Order: sequence, then C-alpha cells, then structure tokens
Amino acid sequence: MIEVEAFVKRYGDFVAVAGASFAVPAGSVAALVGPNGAGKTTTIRTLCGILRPTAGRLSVAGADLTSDPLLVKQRTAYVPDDPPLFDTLTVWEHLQFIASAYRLADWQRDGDGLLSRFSLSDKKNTLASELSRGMRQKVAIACAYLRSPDVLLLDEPMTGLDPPSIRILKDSIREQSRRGATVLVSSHLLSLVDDLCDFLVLICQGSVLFSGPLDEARTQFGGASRSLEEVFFRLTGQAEPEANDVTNGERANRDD
Ligand SMILES: Nc1ncnc2c1ncn2[C@@H]1O[C@H](COP(=O)(O)OP(=O)(O)OP(=O)(O)O)[C@@H](O)[C@H]1O
Repeated sequence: MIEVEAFVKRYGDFVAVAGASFAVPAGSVAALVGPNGAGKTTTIRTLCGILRPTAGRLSVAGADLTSDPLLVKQRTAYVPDDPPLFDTLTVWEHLQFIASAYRLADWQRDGDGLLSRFSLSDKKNTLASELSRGMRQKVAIACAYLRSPDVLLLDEPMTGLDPPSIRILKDSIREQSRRGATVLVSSHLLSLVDDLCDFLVLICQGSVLFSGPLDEARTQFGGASRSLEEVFFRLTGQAEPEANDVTNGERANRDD
C-alpha cells in the first residue's frame, strides 16, 4: 500500500508537487501518468526515500517515510529510468551485491531464474559497461525482483526494451502483483500501461487530477474508446494533435 497525503515538494522556490494526495491499494499495479514535468519522478524518488518531502505525509508498505525511512527502503525497490549500474561489476556480481546488501539467503537459484527469464543468462559474467541500454534496464529489474519487495517503484521501466522484453516485463509485473507486491509504474506508453495497470494516478503540474481504479477512469473520462489515452487528453486538457489534424483534413476534403 502507498499512501500520499498533502505531499508538497519544492526545489528552491519552484513547486514541483503541490499538495498531492492519493492511495494505491496493496497488490495493485498502478500507473503514475502525466505530461512531461508533471512531477512523476519527483514523487517516485520521494516515495523511495531519495528526496525529502517539503511537506505532507507519505507512507509506503506500512512504514512512514519521515519517521521510519530505513524500513521504507527495506520494503521498497526502486528502478530509475536510467539504472545506475556499477560499470566494473558483472551482471552476476550485481545480484551478489544486492543479496549481500539485503542479507538474502539461498538466492542463487532465483538469480539464475531471473537472468534466464530476462534473456541475460549468456551475459552473466559480462561487465555492466559492456551491456546494451535494454540489458542494463533488465539487470536493474532483476536486482529489484531478487529482493521480493513489498512495493516496487518503476520509473519508465519499458525504456530501451524490445517488444519481447516488454511482454516479459509486463507478465513479470503481473506476477509480482499476484504474490502481493504493490507496483507503481510511471510511463508515457499509455497503451502498454492501459493493459497492464488496474489503478491510475494522473498528475499534471504537480496536482493529482485523478486517482482510482483504471476502470472508473475509463468509464468517467474514456469516451467511446474507454482508452487511457482518451482519459489522459480529457483530464489534462491537452489537445490530441493528430486526431485534430485528421478531423480537419476530413472536413476539408468533405468541403471540397
Ligand atoms: N533538481 C531539480 N531542481 C529544480 N527543479 C527540478 C529538479 N528536478 C525536477 N525539477 C522540476 O520539477 C518538475 C517535475 O519534474 P519531474 O522530473 O518530477 O517530472 P516528470 O513528471 O517525471 O517529467 P518527465 O515525464 O518529463 O520525466 C519539472 O518542472 C522539473 O523541471
């Protein structure tokens, strides 16, 4: 479970998040969606304890972020959009490092299973500096899964992944949720998020425009298509350029 109440984050005078409140139920796969600069990364980095909130109450997996930040870090795994791997460690050494840092026992079989799942077995002894962008992303995700955290915070996790890897990631996220983890995924790939997530938090300019079950958002704001894309455009008030162009084009043709 993730609970955010009246969360404010300022960078100097600039207000990046302006009193956001939402609650993600335990076991959900929630999408954190919004335009560029909406405050998604700021929110995720605050939830995992990297950034300090300016004000508000944030609680992750039953632990209060202000009074119990260590517990939050123990129960939460965060995968940033550009995973900072150690260039001089191999793929397997990354798993070893995580296992040792979090005192995991008998993790080797799970580690091998994760490498196989993410098509990384042949890169087991390869240095991180010699991995492709997508492979680095998959190593970071494997490291996060190895810990079986209560809460997974994934910032643009599909970035750099090929279609088979995206499918594997989506299936694996659903499995994490089935075992009881709460997953918060930030992504601009709305169609992918649409068929993966059951809960939506939509933010714009640091304010929450909607939080609740995705189905509810579809019913209220999804129009005939019931798509997340439609929900996004309606709630953020942003125009849908291509759709407008087509409409104008069709109208122009008809007028001819
Ligand atoms: N370290 C910082 N110092 C000052 N302003 C910042 C800092 N980090 C982020 N911001 C500002 O805070 C706002 C929210 O940024 P954030 O990265 O959280 O947005 P986002 O929703 O993740 O955007 P994107 O979709 O483009 O990744 C932006 O206006 C950004 O310029």
